[in-house]
Amino acid sequence: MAEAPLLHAEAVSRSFGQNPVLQEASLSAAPGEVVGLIGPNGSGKTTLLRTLCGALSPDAGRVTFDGEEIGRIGARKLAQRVAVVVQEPPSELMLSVGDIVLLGRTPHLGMFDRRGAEDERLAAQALERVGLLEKASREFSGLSGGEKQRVLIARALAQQADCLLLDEPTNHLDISYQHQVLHLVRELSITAVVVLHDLNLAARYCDSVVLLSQGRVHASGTPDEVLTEEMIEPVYDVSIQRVTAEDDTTQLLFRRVAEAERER
Ligand SMILES: Nc1ncnc2c1ncn2[C@@H]1O[C@H](COP(=O)(O)OP(=O)(O)OP(=O)(O)O)[C@@H](O)[C@H]1O
Repeated sequence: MAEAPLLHAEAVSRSFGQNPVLQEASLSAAPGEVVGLIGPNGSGKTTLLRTLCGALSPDAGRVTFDGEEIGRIGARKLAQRVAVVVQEPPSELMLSVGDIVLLGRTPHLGMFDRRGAEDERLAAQALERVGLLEKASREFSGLSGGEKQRVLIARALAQQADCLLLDEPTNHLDISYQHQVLHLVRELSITAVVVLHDLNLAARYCDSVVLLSQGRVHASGTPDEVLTEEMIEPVYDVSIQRVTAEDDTTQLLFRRVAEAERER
């Protein structure tokens, strides 16, 4: 029998005004599974991610975490188990990098608890994992976009949740850090849903992929099943060619459909 999902969205629909942004979208993440959420701009990826973390209620359908309806789980308990890294880092915060990461420990503290040595150790360890320990005392707002992104990932790591929801975590990162961050997510052996635009990163680091198109799930399955010409071409209007690299990983090459057709 298949393992029960830790996080499960079942036929979730959500509209904004007259705009049906999600239509009966389903997604499951088993414990330890890394799920890539892909799709063109405006296809509903962030909206689905927001329903997965309980920030947005669906109009229809349901989201459960560990079998429990997400809206019924208290905010603190949910924050102990689910960490979210969103696209736009807060820029106006006057806090140091170390303080931002320590905020990840908040869900684990009682109302009158002060942060202790163990919290400091976990925050330092998280910063070390993203390569920014030496910047712990720097002001967060003075960092580059990529560094901010890594600090927010460190905060999520310090949170020690068992599920990570990441909205374009590789946005702003150079190629080396794109791979480093996704490698890290894999290494953590944690359940994760990751919004990605780079289909090659999805192919390389995700166990399964959900492809959204105009708010509906166009395809879901392993990267090999979903990242095919048949699935990708109608959704992105590109032609893809799959090649196997020297290290045996699948690489996708893209061309606009019009260009591909001219050469046929
Ligand atoms: N709070 C909101 N109010 C009104 N419309 C919204 C809201 N949030 C999202 N939308 C609309 O829903 C659609 C899907 O947006 P969403 O951000 O989920 O897409 P996405 O796939 O994450 O896009 P991108 O790849 O560009 O980040 C868009 O048309 C967007 O304008």
